[in-house]
Amino acid sequence: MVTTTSPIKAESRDLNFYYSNGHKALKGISMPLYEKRITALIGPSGCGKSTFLRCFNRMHDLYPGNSYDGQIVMHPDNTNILDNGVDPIEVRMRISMVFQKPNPFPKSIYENVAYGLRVRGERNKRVVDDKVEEALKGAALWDEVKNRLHDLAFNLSGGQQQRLCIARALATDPEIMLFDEPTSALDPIATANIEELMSELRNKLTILVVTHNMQQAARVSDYTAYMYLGELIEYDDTDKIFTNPSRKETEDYITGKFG
Ligand SMILES: Nc1ncnc2c1ncn2[C@@H]1O[C@H](COP(=O)(O)OP(=O)(O)OP(=O)(O)O)[C@@H](O)[C@H]1O
Repeated sequence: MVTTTSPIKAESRDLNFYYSNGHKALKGISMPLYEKRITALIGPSGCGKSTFLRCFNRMHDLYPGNSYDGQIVMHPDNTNILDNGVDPIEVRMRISMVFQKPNPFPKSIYENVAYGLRVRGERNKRVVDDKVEEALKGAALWDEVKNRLHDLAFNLSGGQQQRLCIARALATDPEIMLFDEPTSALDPIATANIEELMSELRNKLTILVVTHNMQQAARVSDYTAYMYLGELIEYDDTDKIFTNPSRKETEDYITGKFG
């Protein structure tokens, strides 16, 4: 049982997921994401971490034949975001994603951040300028790029590109941000910057992060979920998972005896 005073922002309820080839990659996962908290997903390669993360912004809908059953309910509005009547584009505005490798668009720094606002139909230059500045500040990148906003995004370093992708994700004011191994392509300094940024973002939004790095999960997250073969084996306070897990499987994984 976790210790929290935070309300639930979203929760999966008995979530199953099947890839188009029939593979059942998630088996009955029920798990909360507490508001303004960081939840880490850990587990050996192939256990379903990325599959679970991608359910939250309906990424799987981009490939025909994938199917879900169960629910992911957002609060406080109680919307099941997997419902057929819910537009995936709207879901992606509320729940944005940052990928393993920085993936800026082949556009300027400014246009990368403005992208989601343009998709939303925002035409007012002043509004877009302000939002771009706010998002770049939120991603701790503004000071480094404010004099080169119209340079190509590819001219930034890897760590800067990842912060640009975070700024792009922030520009539409998401309620939840999903991070899929966000530092695995970065050096230790850029990694520390991203971890610090995640801790700051936690003041205003809810975060779900997949990581292979156990120290990272222990450093940045409030809650940790251990998955294995598509199942949620254990979910608890991060401190509890790393010091006194309830399940032997979790202990074997975090002590490196397995996986
Ligand atoms: N497009 C796909 N079609 C069919 N099976 C898939 C597909 N993508 C992933 N899988 C399978 O689903 C399972 C879960 O994969 P997933 O990528 O979610 O694991 P993961 O825990 O994120 O692994 P890793 O840590 O290596 O990234 C694996 O058995 C994988 O082979």
